Amino acid sequence: MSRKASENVEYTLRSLSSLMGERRRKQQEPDAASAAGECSLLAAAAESSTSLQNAGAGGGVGDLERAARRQFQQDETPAFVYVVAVFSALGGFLFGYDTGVVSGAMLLLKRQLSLDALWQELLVSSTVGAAAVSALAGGALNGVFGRRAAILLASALFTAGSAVLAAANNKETLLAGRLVVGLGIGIASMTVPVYIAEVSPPNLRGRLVTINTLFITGGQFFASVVDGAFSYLQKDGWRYMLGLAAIPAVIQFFGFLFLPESPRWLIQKGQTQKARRILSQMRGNQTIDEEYDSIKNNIEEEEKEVGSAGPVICRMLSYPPTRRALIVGCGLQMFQQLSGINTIMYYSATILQMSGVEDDRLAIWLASVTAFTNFIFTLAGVWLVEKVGRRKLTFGSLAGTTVALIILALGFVLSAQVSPRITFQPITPSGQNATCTSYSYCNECMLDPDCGFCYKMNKSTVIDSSCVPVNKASTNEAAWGRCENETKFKTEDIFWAYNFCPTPYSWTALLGLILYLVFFAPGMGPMPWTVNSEIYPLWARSTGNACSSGINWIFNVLVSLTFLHTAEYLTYYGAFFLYAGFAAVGLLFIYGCLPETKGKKLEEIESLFDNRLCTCGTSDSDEGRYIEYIRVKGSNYHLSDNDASDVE
Ligand SMILES: O[C@H]1[C@H](O)[C@@H](O)[C@H](O)[C@@H](O)[C@H]1O
Repeated sequence: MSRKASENVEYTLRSLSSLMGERRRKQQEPDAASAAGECSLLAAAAESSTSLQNAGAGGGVGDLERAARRQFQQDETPAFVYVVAVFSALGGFLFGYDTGVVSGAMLLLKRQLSLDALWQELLVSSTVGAAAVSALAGGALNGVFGRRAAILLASALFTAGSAVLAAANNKETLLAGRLVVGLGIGIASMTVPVYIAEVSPPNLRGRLVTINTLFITGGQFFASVVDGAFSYLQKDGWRYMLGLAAIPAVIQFFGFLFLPESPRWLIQKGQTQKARRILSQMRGNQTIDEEYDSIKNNIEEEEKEVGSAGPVICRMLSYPPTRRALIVGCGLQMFQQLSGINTIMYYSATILQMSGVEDDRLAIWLASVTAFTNFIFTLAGVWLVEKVGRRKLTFGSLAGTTVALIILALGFVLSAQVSPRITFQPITPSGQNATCTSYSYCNECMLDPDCGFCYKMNKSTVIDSSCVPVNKASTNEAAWGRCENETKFKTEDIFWAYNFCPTPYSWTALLGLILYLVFFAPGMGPMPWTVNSEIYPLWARSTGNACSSGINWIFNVLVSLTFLHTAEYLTYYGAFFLYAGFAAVGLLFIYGCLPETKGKKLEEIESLFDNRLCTCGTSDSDEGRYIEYIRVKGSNYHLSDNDASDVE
């Protein structure tokens, strides 16, 4: 088909679609439209038209399909959708900021308020715990009051929590503030992806939802920079670190006062006129009839099929497609956390120290390089998600992550093998704990959180090394002995290693760390959120996302709280091998169970779970197909090879 002819086809399709849109708009009662004898013409535009042509279709059909697809993609998405997505993703930014900022704030807080280990632990994990609870409860909130109300509540909680934290005068108030912020994080983490998915056009949905994770990692990066900057302000620096989150929270709150509710939720609640208005605002020059009808029909069919009695979670579990979707969604979130992302983020400073960065403050700054890497490679995910699709991106990402974890673990194995011996045993002053001086290798010394390694270097050999208790108030120095005074031992060329051992294999660990982030960030970071926002039918969407986000937070707490103990029992390399093992199981899970949702309408996705679970690996052939419906008067059409000329 000539270029001109293909343009004609494009033009025809465009006119057909807008003509029918016009007709529909003229009808008084839009909801009764399906009874008016209009049917759908199914135009399927395949990802690879060449393969279709080879499969027997003529060149003209290939052109027609390409034209249909181009038209489908080129219909301009109004800037409004992007504005809505960015305002919602501020929730992701706050999620990232508030979970990331606490490590730097804690360094200052523990000194100023003399916090013991239990209180430090409480202040960190209370937020994640509260997020788990509110993510689970957020399902009901979303279902009853809507996505907009839930986002407004989350930003109000973020604002209030940040204000309490900035003004806190004791640890109890700090705990209250962290709990409030945690409640906001949980609600935002489950609502924002759902909301963005529901307002986005299918061809941009993956990209726009993935922007939310970009904002999460952006928030974590920004938090690390703020931590670095305010670490110089020893007194009250933490107030700024914790309080700054109020700014984006207030912006989001006021922004959302003017932003609309999700049209899908409105249709479900019977507010159809309002839903139509918002949908047309979101779709600009495109006709909304098809989308509107398909949402509406879907809701009606679902009610018929599943009924509306009993709690949603019970209905989800007893209806096979939603049960399968729930297993896939929760499994993805579980494997995201089991592959150890948050220990990698938390542990990056130590890995960097192992690689020869001895200055503590420099390590804090370099930790922001880690956060930046996570952020930048999430950006790659935003770009890739609509190109390669969710399934390939997630699988490839987890495969790379597994290899990186193995490299990281091997780095620790090699370091452990050449772990310096303890050659100098100072006499323990009376009244001091003598456990540290009982270790024979640096490796054992480093795994004890109460001890550190004090040594000298002769060219590249460690000499005069001892294991002594760490100063509880500052891990930069020892409690007694040669490494007792930071400024003094540095001038005498004595080194202090807390939490790490000097090793010639630090580059392996560093390589593992970088590879980990490069692979994890574009796929395993964002895809669990993106996929969960799309795989449930409307009636089950809030509850499905509440459960899967709850699982994410529960495994987040489990993995980060058990890391130090895991490392103590299994050593560091054991811990990373364990995560690599989990990641390998995750690979099998993704290969078998994760279907491709790219380009599909939310209403079409349920059918992907019609078949027995774990058969997705065998049905790849459907991947990448775009389905676009064009409304014409007459019979039901499937745009197959023979139909092409009929359309023209
Ligand atoms: O998707 C996000 C992202 O990857 C973050 O970096 C991580 O801290 C979160 O736990 C995760 O849910």
